[in-house]
Amino acid sequence: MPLVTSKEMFRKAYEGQYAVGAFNVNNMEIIQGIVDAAKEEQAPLILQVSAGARKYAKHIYLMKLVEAAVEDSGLSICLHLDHGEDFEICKACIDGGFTSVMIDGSKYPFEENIALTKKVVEYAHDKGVVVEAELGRLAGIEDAVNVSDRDATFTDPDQAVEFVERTGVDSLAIAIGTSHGAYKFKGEPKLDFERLEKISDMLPGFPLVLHGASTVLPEFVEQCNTYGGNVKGAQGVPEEMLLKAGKYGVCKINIDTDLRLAMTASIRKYLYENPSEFDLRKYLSPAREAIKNMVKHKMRNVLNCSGKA
Ligand SMILES: O=C(CO)COP(=O)(O)O
Ligand SMILES: O=C[C@H](O)COP(=O)(O)O
Ligand SMILES: [Zn+2]
Ligand SMILES: [Zn+2]
Repeated sequence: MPLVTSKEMFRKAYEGQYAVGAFNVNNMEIIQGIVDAAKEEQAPLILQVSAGARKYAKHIYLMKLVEAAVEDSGLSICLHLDHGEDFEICKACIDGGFTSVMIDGSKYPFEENIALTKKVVEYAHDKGVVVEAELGRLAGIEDAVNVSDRDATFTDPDQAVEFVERTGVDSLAIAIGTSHGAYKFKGEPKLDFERLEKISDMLPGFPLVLHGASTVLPEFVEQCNTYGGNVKGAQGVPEEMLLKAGKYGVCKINIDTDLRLAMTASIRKYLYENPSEFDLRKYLSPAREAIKNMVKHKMRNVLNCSGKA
């Protein structure tokens, strides 16, 4: 089984009204935990690499680890560049064996975002690689509660249609109130589902992507805080909101923070309870297991993609 693009995964997800999980990977234990979960759940899988992960672990190491995961699991896996910030990094990943890239031109004015995205799409499609772009900027904690700022940062539905038509992009990340990291909402969690429904109605059959979609599981936050950490006031996107998003054309849901929290909580607990231990395999094994169990839970109960591999 080779690496695959997300094309077929998204087609099936759109039809079945569920979402494929896109999990950020940085090292071997994270990859193994996620892939073991996908194998047990027989779920479709996207592994994504940020520029920071690529710098931390190196392209070649991540590439070989993911190739090993494909061979070891027998799963079809899509390898995706997360938040590519320029043409060069997208090109490097396309040339270096990734099957999907994101060009994140969301910080540029509309026309510049279109031009940059189009350039990446032309290069990628020529090599059989698919492209995700971003329109609208993810709200930070301030933006989500500041209604007057809302339209400035959230994705405009008319622009989304024009953007997709003019760039030929394969999927689009939209801003409807989610944000990156562990502190997504100050008060009641709220996403702009009206906007999502409108975008989805205006782009029938087209896969949308939700970034900043970790649920920030309270058990891991509590575990971090109990064993010497300081992760106070963390709050994520409620599970039922993500399930609902899957019914409105959201085919890809990005998860990084939940992996970090699961792994950190597990390591903190182990080292706290075993202060004289320094064999890293002793604390990385339960950390990998924590990731696996968390990802299985997501696939079953949040993404609804178990059994859809
Ligand atoms: O969107 C993400 C990666 O692109 C991850 O979002 P979280 O911080 O909510 O996990
Ligand atoms: O969207 C951001 C992801 O969580 C990746 O984060 P990172 O750039 O720290 O690797
Ligand atoms: Zn972005
Ligand atoms: Zn993101």
